[in-house]
Amino acid sequence: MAPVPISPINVGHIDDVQELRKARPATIPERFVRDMTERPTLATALQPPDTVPIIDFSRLVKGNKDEYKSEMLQLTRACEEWGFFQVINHGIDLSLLESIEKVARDFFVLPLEEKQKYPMLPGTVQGYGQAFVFSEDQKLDWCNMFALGLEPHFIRVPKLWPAKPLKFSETVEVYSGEVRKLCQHLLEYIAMTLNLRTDFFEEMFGVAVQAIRMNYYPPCARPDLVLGLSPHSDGSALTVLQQGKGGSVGLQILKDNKWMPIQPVPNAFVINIGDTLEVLTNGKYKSVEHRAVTHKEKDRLSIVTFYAPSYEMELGPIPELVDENNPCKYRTYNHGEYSKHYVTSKLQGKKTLEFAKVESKKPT
Ligand SMILES: COC(=O)C(/C=C/C1=C(C)CCCC1(C)C)=C/O[C@H]1C=C(C)C(=O)O1
Ligand SMILES: O=C(O)CCC(=O)C(=O)O
Ligand SMILES: [Fe+2]
Repeated sequence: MAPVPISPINVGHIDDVQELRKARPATIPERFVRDMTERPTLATALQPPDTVPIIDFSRLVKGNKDEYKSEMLQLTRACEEWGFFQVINHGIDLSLLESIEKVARDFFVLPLEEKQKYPMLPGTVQGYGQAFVFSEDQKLDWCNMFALGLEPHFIRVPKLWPAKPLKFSETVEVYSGEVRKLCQHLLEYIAMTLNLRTDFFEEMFGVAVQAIRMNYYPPCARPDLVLGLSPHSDGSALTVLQQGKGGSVGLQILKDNKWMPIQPVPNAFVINIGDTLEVLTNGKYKSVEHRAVTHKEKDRLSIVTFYAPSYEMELGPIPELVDENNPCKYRTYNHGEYSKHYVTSKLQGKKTLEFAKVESKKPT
Protein backbone atom coordinates (compact mmCIF):
# COMPACT_ATOMS: atom_id res chain seq x y z
CA MET A 1 0.00 0.00 0.00
CA ALA A 2 1.29 3.47 -0.86
CA PRO A 3 2.31 5.43 2.23
CA VAL A 4 -0.18 8.07 3.30
CA PRO A 5 1.55 11.46 3.33
CA ILE A 6 1.68 12.78 6.86
CA SER A 7 1.40 16.53 7.28
CA PRO A 8 3.13 17.79 10.42
CA ILE A 9 0.34 20.35 10.68
CA ASN A 10 -2.99 19.22 12.08
CA VAL A 11 -5.60 21.88 11.34
CA GLY A 12 -8.64 19.68 12.01
CA HIS A 13 -11.74 19.97 9.84
CA ILE A 14 -12.20 23.36 8.19
CA ASP A 15 -15.79 24.12 7.22
CA ASP A 16 -16.24 25.85 3.88
CA VAL A 17 -18.08 29.08 4.75
CA GLN A 18 -20.12 29.20 1.54
CA GLU A 19 -21.45 25.70 2.29
CA LEU A 20 -22.10 26.70 5.91
CA ARG A 21 -24.08 29.67 4.70
CA LYS A 22 -26.17 27.41 2.46
CA ALA A 23 -26.86 25.01 5.36
CA ARG A 24 -27.82 27.90 7.68
CA PRO A 25 -27.05 26.17 11.00
CA ALA A 26 -28.99 27.46 14.02
CA THR A 27 -25.75 28.62 15.64
CA ILE A 28 -22.37 29.65 14.29
CA PRO A 29 -19.85 26.81 14.75
CA GLU A 30 -17.60 27.48 17.72
CA ARG A 31 -14.42 27.61 15.63
CA PHE A 32 -15.65 30.81 13.98
CA VAL A 33 -16.83 32.52 17.18
CA ARG A 34 -14.23 35.01 18.33
CA ASP A 35 -13.23 35.74 21.90
CA MET A 36 -14.93 38.83 23.31
CA THR A 37 -11.88 41.06 22.80
CA GLU A 38 -11.67 40.23 19.10
CA ARG A 39 -15.32 40.66 18.15
CA PRO A 40 -15.96 43.38 15.59
CA THR A 41 -18.31 45.59 17.54
CA LEU A 42 -16.21 48.67 17.91
CA ALA A 43 -15.84 50.20 14.43
CA THR A 44 -15.99 53.99 14.36
CA ALA A 45 -16.97 55.66 11.08
CA LEU A 46 -14.35 58.03 9.75
CA GLN A 47 -15.62 61.58 9.46
CA PRO A 48 -14.41 63.87 6.66
CA PRO A 49 -11.75 65.29 6.49
CA ASP A 50 -10.49 62.38 8.59
CA THR A 51 -10.77 59.77 5.84
CA VAL A 52 -8.18 57.70 4.05
CA PRO A 53 -6.53 60.03 1.50
CA ILE A 54 -7.62 59.75 -2.11
CA ILE A 55 -4.85 60.13 -4.68
CA ASP A 56 -5.75 61.17 -8.19
CA PHE A 57 -3.09 59.26 -10.11
CA SER A 58 -3.72 61.17 -13.33
CA ARG A 59 -2.63 64.38 -11.57
CA LEU A 60 0.70 62.75 -10.72
CA VAL A 61 1.24 61.49 -14.25
CA LYS A 62 -0.09 64.38 -16.35
CA GLY A 63 -1.22 67.15 -14.00
CA ASN A 64 0.13 70.69 -14.17
CA LYS A 65 2.84 71.74 -11.73
CA ASP A 66 0.41 72.73 -8.97
CA GLU A 67 -1.71 69.62 -9.35
CA TYR A 68 1.39 67.44 -9.25
CA LYS A 69 2.72 69.20 -6.15
CA SER A 70 -0.51 68.96 -4.20
CA GLU A 71 -0.97 65.28 -5.15
CA MET A 72 2.59 64.49 -4.05
CA LEU A 73 1.85 66.17 -0.71
CA GLN A 74 -1.27 64.04 -0.34
CA LEU A 75 0.74 60.93 -1.16
CA THR A 76 3.38 61.82 1.44
CA ARG A 77 0.67 62.45 4.06
CA ALA A 78 -1.03 59.17 3.13
CA CYS A 79 2.18 57.17 3.59
CA GLU A 80 3.28 58.99 6.78
CA GLU A 81 -0.03 59.21 8.60
CA TRP A 82 -2.25 56.46 7.22
CA GLY A 83 -0.32 53.65 5.55
CA PHE A 84 -3.45 53.37 3.37
CA PHE A 85 -4.86 55.40 0.51
CA GLN A 86 -7.25 55.00 -2.41
CA VAL A 87 -6.15 55.65 -5.97
CA ILE A 88 -8.57 57.01 -8.54
CA ASN A 89 -7.94 57.60 -12.25
CA HIS A 90 -5.25 54.93 -12.12
CA GLY A 91 -5.37 54.36 -15.88
CA ILE A 92 -6.33 50.66 -15.76
CA ASP A 93 -9.26 49.93 -18.02
CA LEU A 94 -12.46 49.70 -16.01
CA SER A 95 -13.60 46.80 -18.18
CA LEU A 96 -10.59 44.83 -16.84
CA LEU A 97 -11.70 45.54 -13.26
CA GLU A 98 -15.14 44.22 -14.21
CA SER A 99 -13.66 41.14 -15.90
CA ILE A 100 -11.50 40.12 -12.94
CA GLU A 101 -14.45 40.57 -10.63
CA LYS A 102 -16.60 38.44 -12.90
CA VAL A 103 -14.14 35.54 -13.15
CA ALA A 104 -13.54 35.68 -9.39
CA ARG A 105 -17.28 35.57 -8.66
CA ASP A 106 -17.81 32.83 -11.26
CA PHE A 107 -15.07 30.81 -9.58
CA PHE A 108 -16.50 31.14 -6.07
CA VAL A 109 -20.01 30.08 -7.20
CA LEU A 110 -18.70 26.83 -8.69
CA PRO A 111 -19.69 23.62 -6.85
CA LEU A 112 -17.41 22.84 -3.91
CA GLU A 113 -16.07 19.66 -5.60
CA GLU A 114 -14.86 21.75 -8.54
CA LYS A 115 -13.09 24.30 -6.29
CA GLN A 116 -11.58 21.53 -4.21
CA LYS A 117 -9.65 20.34 -7.26
CA TYR A 118 -7.30 23.21 -6.35
CA PRO A 119 -6.81 22.74 -2.60
CA MET A 120 -4.76 25.04 -0.43
CA LEU A 121 -2.99 22.36 1.61
CA PRO A 122 -2.20 22.98 5.29
CA GLY A 123 0.87 25.16 5.60
CA THR A 124 0.65 26.50 2.02
CA VAL A 125 -0.79 29.77 0.71
CA GLN A 126 -1.79 28.95 -2.87
CA GLY A 127 -5.07 27.42 -4.05
CA TYR A 128 -8.60 27.34 -2.62
CA GLY A 129 -9.29 27.25 1.11
CA GLN A 130 -8.19 29.10 4.22
CA ALA A 131 -4.60 30.30 4.54
CA PHE A 132 -2.69 30.83 7.79
CA VAL A 133 -4.35 28.01 9.74
CA PHE A 134 -1.81 25.98 11.70
CA SER A 135 -3.64 24.24 14.53
CA GLU A 136 -6.92 22.63 15.46
CA ASP A 137 -7.75 25.18 18.12
CA GLN A 138 -7.12 28.26 15.97
CA LYS A 139 -10.19 30.41 15.25
CA LEU A 140 -11.23 30.47 11.59
CA ASP A 141 -12.06 33.41 9.35
CA TRP A 142 -15.48 33.73 7.71
CA CYS A 143 -13.86 33.75 4.30
CA ASN A 144 -13.03 31.52 1.35
CA MET A 145 -9.79 32.33 -0.40
CA PHE A 146 -8.26 31.53 -3.71
CA ALA A 147 -4.61 32.53 -4.15
CA LEU A 148 -1.95 32.15 -6.82
CA GLY A 149 1.71 33.08 -6.97
CA LEU A 150 2.38 34.88 -10.26
CA GLU A 151 5.88 36.31 -10.59
CA PRO A 152 8.61 35.28 -10.99
CA HIS A 153 7.30 32.23 -12.82
CA PHE A 154 9.10 29.74 -10.57
CA ILE A 155 6.59 30.50 -7.76
CA ARG A 156 3.69 29.38 -9.98
CA VAL A 157 1.96 26.10 -9.26
CA PRO A 158 0.32 25.30 -12.63
CA LYS A 159 -1.92 22.54 -11.26
CA LEU A 160 -3.65 25.15 -9.07
CA TRP A 161 -4.71 27.32 -12.02
CA PRO A 162 -8.42 26.54 -12.49
CA ALA A 163 -9.88 25.28 -15.76
CA LYS A 164 -13.18 26.97 -14.92
CA PRO A 165 -14.37 29.62 -15.47
CA LEU A 166 -12.94 29.48 -18.98
CA LYS A 167 -11.48 32.98 -19.04
CA PHE A 168 -9.99 32.79 -15.53
CA SER A 169 -6.30 32.34 -16.32
CA GLU A 170 -6.25 34.73 -19.27
CA THR A 171 -7.97 37.46 -17.21
CA VAL A 172 -5.63 36.98 -14.25
CA GLU A 173 -2.62 37.33 -16.59
CA VAL A 174 -3.82 40.56 -18.20
CA TYR A 175 -5.03 42.07 -14.91
CA SER A 176 -1.81 41.20 -13.08
CA GLY A 177 0.33 42.71 -15.82
CA GLU A 178 -1.54 46.01 -15.48
CA VAL A 179 -1.44 45.98 -11.66
CA ARG A 180 2.29 45.23 -11.78
CA LYS A 181 2.86 48.38 -13.85
CA LEU A 182 0.73 50.37 -11.41
CA CYS A 183 2.83 49.10 -8.49
CA GLN A 184 6.03 50.06 -10.30
CA HIS A 185 4.72 53.56 -10.98
CA LEU A 186 3.42 54.04 -7.45
CA LEU A 187 6.81 53.02 -6.10
CA GLU A 188 8.45 55.63 -8.34
CA TYR A 189 6.30 58.37 -6.80
CA ILE A 190 6.78 56.96 -3.31
CA ALA A 191 10.56 57.03 -3.89
CA MET A 192 10.28 60.70 -4.82
CA THR A 193 8.38 61.49 -1.60
CA LEU A 194 11.43 60.11 0.22
CA ASN A 195 13.91 62.14 -1.86
CA LEU A 196 15.21 58.95 -3.43
CA ARG A 197 15.92 58.37 -7.12
CA THR A 198 12.76 57.56 -9.10
CA ASP A 199 14.01 54.08 -10.01
CA PHE A 200 15.34 53.34 -6.51
CA PHE A 201 12.86 50.57 -5.62
CA GLU A 202 12.68 49.15 -9.14
CA GLU A 203 16.46 48.67 -9.09
CA MET A 204 16.58 47.37 -5.56
CA PHE A 205 13.69 44.88 -5.89
CA GLY A 206 15.10 42.85 -8.81
CA VAL A 207 12.38 40.68 -10.38
CA ALA A 208 9.60 41.51 -7.94
CA VAL A 209 7.43 38.81 -6.39
CA GLN A 210 3.74 39.16 -7.17
CA ALA A 211 0.77 37.15 -5.95
CA ILE A 212 -3.00 37.49 -6.22
CA ARG A 213 -5.57 36.52 -3.62
CA MET A 214 -9.31 36.55 -4.07
CA ASN A 215 -11.25 36.71 -0.81
CA TYR A 216 -14.95 35.87 -0.76
CA TYR A 217 -16.95 36.69 2.37
CA PRO A 218 -20.48 35.21 2.33
CA PRO A 219 -23.12 36.92 4.47
CA CYS A 220 -23.06 35.75 8.08
CA ALA A 221 -26.10 35.44 10.37
CA ARG A 222 -23.98 36.75 13.31
CA PRO A 223 -21.47 39.29 11.96
CA ASP A 224 -20.99 40.49 15.55
CA LEU A 225 -19.36 37.16 16.51
CA VAL A 226 -17.02 36.44 13.60
CA LEU A 227 -14.25 38.06 11.58
CA GLY A 228 -14.01 37.90 7.79
CA LEU A 229 -10.22 38.15 7.98
CA SER A 230 -8.08 38.27 11.13
CA PRO A 231 -6.16 41.47 11.94
CA HIS A 232 -2.80 41.59 10.18
CA SER A 233 -0.36 43.77 8.31
CA ASP A 234 0.75 42.64 4.85
CA GLY A 235 4.25 41.26 4.35
CA SER A 236 4.50 42.84 0.91
CA ALA A 237 6.06 46.17 -0.07
CA LEU A 238 2.76 47.39 -1.54
CA THR A 239 -0.68 45.80 -1.65
CA VAL A 240 -3.32 46.72 -4.23
CA LEU A 241 -6.88 45.85 -3.28
CA GLN A 242 -9.96 45.94 -5.48
CA GLN A 243 -13.28 45.83 -3.67
CA GLY A 244 -16.11 44.09 -5.53
CA LYS A 245 -19.04 46.26 -6.63
CA GLY A 246 -22.19 46.23 -4.51
CA GLY A 247 -20.56 44.35 -1.64
CA SER A 248 -20.75 45.27 2.03
CA VAL A 249 -18.31 47.73 3.64
CA GLY A 250 -15.90 45.21 5.09
CA LEU A 251 -12.34 46.50 5.25
CA GLN A 252 -11.31 48.18 8.50
CA ILE A 253 -8.00 49.71 9.51
CA LEU A 254 -6.61 50.28 12.97
CA LYS A 255 -6.21 54.04 13.35
CA ASP A 256 -5.34 55.60 16.70
CA ASN A 257 -6.24 52.30 18.34
CA LYS A 258 -9.75 52.26 16.86
CA TRP A 259 -11.11 50.14 14.03
CA MET A 260 -12.30 52.35 11.19
CA PRO A 261 -14.11 51.24 8.03
CA ILE A 262 -12.84 52.14 4.56
CA GLN A 263 -15.74 53.27 2.39
CA PRO A 264 -15.35 51.88 -1.12
CA VAL A 265 -14.83 54.56 -3.78
CA PRO A 266 -16.19 53.38 -7.17
CA ASN A 267 -13.44 52.07 -9.49
CA ALA A 268 -10.66 52.98 -7.06
CA PHE A 269 -7.93 50.71 -5.75
CA VAL A 270 -7.12 50.66 -2.06
CA ILE A 271 -3.34 50.71 -1.64
CA ASN A 272 -1.50 49.89 1.52
CA ILE A 273 2.09 49.99 2.66
CA GLY A 274 3.36 46.54 3.61
CA ASP A 275 5.94 45.44 6.20
CA THR A 276 8.73 45.58 3.62
CA LEU A 277 8.31 49.32 2.99
CA GLU A 278 8.06 49.89 6.73
CA VAL A 279 11.47 48.26 7.15
CA LEU A 280 13.05 49.99 4.13
CA THR A 281 11.87 53.41 5.33
CA ASN A 282 12.97 52.63 8.89
CA GLY A 283 9.41 53.10 10.10
CA LYS A 284 8.81 56.48 8.42
CA TYR A 285 6.04 54.77 6.43
CA LYS A 286 4.13 52.16 8.41
CA SER A 287 2.32 48.97 7.48
CA VAL A 288 -1.02 49.41 9.18
CA GLU A 289 -3.01 46.63 10.78
CA HIS A 290 -6.29 45.84 9.06
CA ARG A 291 -9.05 43.23 9.09
CA ALA A 292 -12.30 42.39 7.31
CA VAL A 293 -15.73 42.09 8.87
CA THR A 294 -18.85 40.43 7.49
CA HIS A 295 -22.46 41.49 6.94
CA LYS A 296 -25.79 39.88 7.79
CA GLU A 297 -27.26 40.01 4.26
CA LYS A 298 -24.57 41.14 1.84
CA ASP A 299 -21.60 39.19 0.60
CA ARG A 300 -18.27 40.76 -0.32
CA LEU A 301 -15.43 40.08 -2.72
CA SER A 302 -11.94 41.52 -2.64
CA ILE A 303 -9.15 40.95 -5.12
CA VAL A 304 -5.76 41.56 -3.60
CA THR A 305 -2.33 41.85 -5.23
CA PHE A 306 0.82 41.54 -3.13
CA TYR A 307 3.94 43.12 -4.62
CA ALA A 308 7.29 42.49 -2.95
CA PRO A 309 11.03 42.38 -3.70
CA SER A 310 12.79 39.33 -5.09
CA TYR A 311 13.30 36.56 -2.51
CA GLU A 312 17.05 36.97 -3.01
CA MET A 313 17.11 40.53 -1.76
CA GLU A 314 18.92 41.35 1.47
CA LEU A 315 16.77 44.00 3.02
CA GLY A 316 17.10 46.56 5.82
CA PRO A 317 16.52 50.27 6.43
CA ILE A 318 17.75 52.50 3.61
CA PRO A 319 20.86 54.27 5.01
CA GLU A 320 19.61 57.72 3.90
CA LEU A 321 16.57 57.25 6.14
CA VAL A 322 18.53 56.42 9.29
CA ASP A 323 20.02 59.15 11.45
CA GLU A 324 20.36 60.28 15.08
CA ASN A 325 16.74 61.37 15.18
CA ASN A 326 15.55 58.15 13.57
CA PRO A 327 17.94 55.42 14.73
CA CYS A 328 17.94 52.05 12.99
CA LYS A 329 14.87 50.05 14.08
CA TYR A 330 15.22 46.96 11.89
CA ARG A 331 17.98 44.52 11.13
CA THR A 332 19.08 43.39 7.68
CA TYR A 333 17.63 40.06 6.56
CA ASN A 334 16.88 38.02 3.49
CA HIS A 335 13.43 38.70 2.01
CA GLY A 336 12.95 35.02 1.11
CA GLU A 337 13.39 34.18 4.78
CA TYR A 338 10.89 36.82 5.79
CA SER A 339 8.38 35.50 3.25
CA LYS A 340 8.79 32.01 4.68
CA HIS A 341 8.34 33.34 8.20
CA TYR A 342 5.25 35.33 7.11
CA VAL A 343 3.46 32.47 5.40
CA THR A 344 4.19 30.03 8.23
CA SER A 345 2.80 32.29 10.98
CA LYS A 346 -0.83 32.90 11.77
CA LEU A 347 -2.25 36.35 11.04
CA GLN A 348 -1.82 38.19 14.30
CA GLY A 349 -1.66 41.94 14.00
CA LYS A 350 1.89 43.12 13.35
CA LYS A 351 3.51 40.20 15.13
CA THR A 352 5.34 38.86 12.07
CA LEU A 353 7.30 42.10 11.79
CA GLU A 354 8.98 41.35 15.12
CA PHE A 355 11.17 39.10 12.97
CA ALA A 356 12.87 42.23 11.64
CA LYS A 357 13.06 44.41 14.76
CA VAL A 358 16.37 45.34 16.27
CA GLU A 359 16.34 44.28 19.90
CA SER A 360 15.84 47.35 22.04
CA LYS A 361 18.70 48.03 24.43
CA LYS A 362 17.81 47.24 28.01
CA PRO A 363 18.50 50.12 30.42
CA THR A 364 21.68 49.46 32.41
C1 LIG B 1 -2.10 38.11 3.71
O1 LIG B 1 -1.09 37.76 2.89
C2 LIG B 1 -0.95 36.71 1.93
O2 LIG B 1 -1.77 35.91 1.68
C3 LIG B 1 0.31 36.74 1.29
C4 LIG B 1 0.73 35.67 0.44
C5 LIG B 1 1.41 35.83 -0.70
C6 LIG B 1 2.02 34.84 -1.53
C7 LIG B 1 1.28 33.92 -2.26
C8 LIG B 1 -0.22 33.87 -2.24
C9 LIG B 1 1.90 32.95 -3.16
C10 LIG B 1 3.39 32.82 -2.98
C11 LIG B 1 4.06 34.10 -2.79
C12 LIG B 1 3.52 34.95 -1.63
C13 LIG B 1 4.18 34.54 -0.31
C14 LIG B 1 3.93 36.37 -1.91
C15 LIG B 1 1.04 37.81 1.50
O3 LIG B 1 2.11 38.05 0.82
C16 LIG B 1 3.03 38.92 1.34
C17 LIG B 1 3.85 38.33 2.39
C18 LIG B 1 5.13 38.40 2.01
C19 LIG B 1 6.32 38.09 2.81
C20 LIG B 1 5.17 38.89 0.71
O4 LIG B 1 6.16 39.01 0.03
O5 LIG B 1 3.92 39.20 0.29
O1 LIG C 1 -10.87 41.87 1.99
C1 LIG C 1 -10.28 42.85 2.42
O2 LIG C 1 -10.70 43.99 2.32
C2 LIG C 1 -8.95 42.67 3.13
C3 LIG C 1 -8.06 41.70 2.44
C4 LIG C 1 -6.67 41.69 3.01
O3 LIG C 1 -6.34 42.44 3.87
C5 LIG C 1 -5.71 40.71 2.51
O4 LIG C 1 -6.07 39.84 1.69
O5 LIG C 1 -4.52 40.78 2.92
FE1 LIG D 1 -4.13 42.47 4.08
